[in-house]
Amino acid sequence: MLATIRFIAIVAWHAILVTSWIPIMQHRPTIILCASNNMNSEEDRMGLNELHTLLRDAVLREDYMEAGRLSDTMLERLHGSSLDKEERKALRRRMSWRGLGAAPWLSERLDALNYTFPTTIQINAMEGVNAILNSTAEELDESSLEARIDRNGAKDMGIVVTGTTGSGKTLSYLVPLLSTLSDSLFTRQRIRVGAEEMVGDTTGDLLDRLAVVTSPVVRSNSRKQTRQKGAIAAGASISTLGKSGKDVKSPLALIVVPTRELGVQTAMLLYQLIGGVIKDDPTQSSGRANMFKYKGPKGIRIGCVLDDEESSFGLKLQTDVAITTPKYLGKLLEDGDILPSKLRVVVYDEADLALEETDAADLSKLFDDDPEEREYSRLVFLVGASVTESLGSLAISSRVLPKGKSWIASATNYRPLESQESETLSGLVGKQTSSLKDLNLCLYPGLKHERVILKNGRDLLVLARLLRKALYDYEQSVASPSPGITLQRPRVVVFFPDEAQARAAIEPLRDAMWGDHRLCVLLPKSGVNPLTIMEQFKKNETSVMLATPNSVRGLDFPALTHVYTLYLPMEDPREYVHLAGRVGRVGQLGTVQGDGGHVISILKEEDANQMDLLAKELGFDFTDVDASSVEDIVILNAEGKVDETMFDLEKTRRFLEDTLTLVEEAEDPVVDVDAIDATRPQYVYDDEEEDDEKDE
Ligand SMILES: Nc1ncnc2c1ncn2[C@@H]1O[C@H](COP(=O)(O)OP(=O)(O)OP(=O)(O)O)[C@@H](O)[C@H]1O
Repeated sequence: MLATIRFIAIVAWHAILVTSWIPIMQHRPTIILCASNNMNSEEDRMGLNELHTLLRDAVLREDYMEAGRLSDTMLERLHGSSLDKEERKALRRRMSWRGLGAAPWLSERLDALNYTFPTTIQINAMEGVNAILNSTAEELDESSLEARIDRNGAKDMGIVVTGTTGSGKTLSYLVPLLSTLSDSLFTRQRIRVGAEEMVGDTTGDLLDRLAVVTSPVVRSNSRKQTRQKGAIAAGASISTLGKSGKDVKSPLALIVVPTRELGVQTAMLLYQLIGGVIKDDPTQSSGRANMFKYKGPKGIRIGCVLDDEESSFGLKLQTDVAITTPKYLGKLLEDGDILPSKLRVVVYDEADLALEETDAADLSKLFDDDPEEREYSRLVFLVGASVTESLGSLAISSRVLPKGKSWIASATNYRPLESQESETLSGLVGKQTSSLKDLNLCLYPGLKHERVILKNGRDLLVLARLLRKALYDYEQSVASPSPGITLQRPRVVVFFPDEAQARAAIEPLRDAMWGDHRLCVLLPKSGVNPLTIMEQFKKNETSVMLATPNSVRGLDFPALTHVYTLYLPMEDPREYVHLAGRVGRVGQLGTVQGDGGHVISILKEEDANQMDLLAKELGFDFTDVDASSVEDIVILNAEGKVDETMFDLEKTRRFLEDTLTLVEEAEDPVVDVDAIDATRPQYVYDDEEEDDEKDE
């Protein structure tokens, strides 16, 4: 019943969006107008990620008036406020998946997964494709994307998606990818499905393979999934079938990502879009994702080749979408697992890095063919926060993107892309193609950058104190809430310069945090099961993750509040954009209702000026946090006075424990433990064990 009510409410909401918006806005109750007036100045300062988070949240609360108001704010951010009624109506339609031309089954699925409204970068990426195809609003309603591509006869199309971290770039290519292939995927399903069981086998295929490297929970769900009986969808009509529909062997789409972890994350999202359900634990109900019957093509096969073992097996026969890293691409091409001439969508995610890492010969095989000899049209996406216009232009002259049919989409607009002269295909390889001038556009504006310069302390000691201080602030905010600010319990990623240092830090930090935080360390190169570690952190089974440069790109962690880094990537400043961008993402509510996404660099005195250089190069402001405020035993309150509540036995004991545990690690401790001990308030310990230790 509840499900039905919710469904009706959402349908009604779409109807409001499309038809009768203006009158409703004019007759909005006064109380809402007051609320929105209060919020306006705050909202004016908000970035688009935060606005979209508020919108998503209003939809989840079923507060459709507020959702409408926020949607209106976003419309004005994108198109200005001088639009007339008709223009607004038309543009509002284009702020929905369906209105943008996404496949109808996919629009429903996105709604069921709580991606009800596209983010602005997703709108602009879809609009880029529509612009290349010259599609009218009527065509968008009436024809599938695949049919529009066939009709247009465009052999090749290219979209560069560039925008701030966490703005939703993954769906900005997955939605057009599935919409482009939708008709063919239905055809493949019909050809393949001789028995219902086979549908099950194919949905389980991805997770059976991932189960080798990911958590047992996901594995058990996959088995459940494979036993599901799914009716065979009968959607696409024969007349709209793409030419490649009958060939079920070769992948239709290829996604290249720089790391295995990002590949798995992408595969999981894709898997959910095509009807898969991933539950946090086997007893949990899958909620709305199962509430609406999945109507898309069934049995779509996602093939991941992301590590040596998977590469030795190659792709299973009849993969529809292949996901790999530059390292394994060559073998897939050589073995004929991927036939470039059959690929209809090619995506390079984190393209600036992934292109750099791709062998020139592999790039040639993928892109250096004659489009006229290809049977199908091809849509190429280059995606990433540090993918720039100049990289896009270079890609045109290198024939990765087609000249005259390539557009660039960002969170604020979409426009045609010009080419740069006299470059060859190999011009893309091994180059840092992002100019720093372009990069500050991609650094998310809603972040708070801070620097702590180490004076006396070791970095781990200061880190532990900062972690504890953030927890203390959170506890204070729960005890005496301030209006308008709801702090979220800290969830943190800490970046170390390499795996050895991250590995060495886990034990002392774990001991030092005394159970206040559950810690984990993500070591993609030398760790035992990094994907399980990542899954557990995503599910909030751990709350502090120690990570390395390998994980700065693309990984999406819910409800993250702080990023700490113990190094700055001076040799490649674009990595700071990614590192910082793990916070301030769409969906991270703490960023909106809390006090923002914090990025804190903990630096030795001799490295402190690196932050000035980086800030200048990337164009951001930062504040200095006084190291002594966290290194000292005394904690000051907001008025700068000694916080008496910190002087209790338990806390003092922790302070000393931290110091001992964390300084022991260092070869040459610079923290004078005796001096700290001397400043300790005089308490009488009744802990016999400690007295005994002292006596010894
Ligand atoms: N339309 C949407 N509605 C609600 N949430 C969304 C939507 N699109 C994306 N998100 C959420 O936004 C977050 C960021 O998305 P995503 O990881 O695709 O960002 P990104 O731009 O690729 O970031 P990065 O540059 O770091 O790779 C994810 O948690 C995702 O679930």
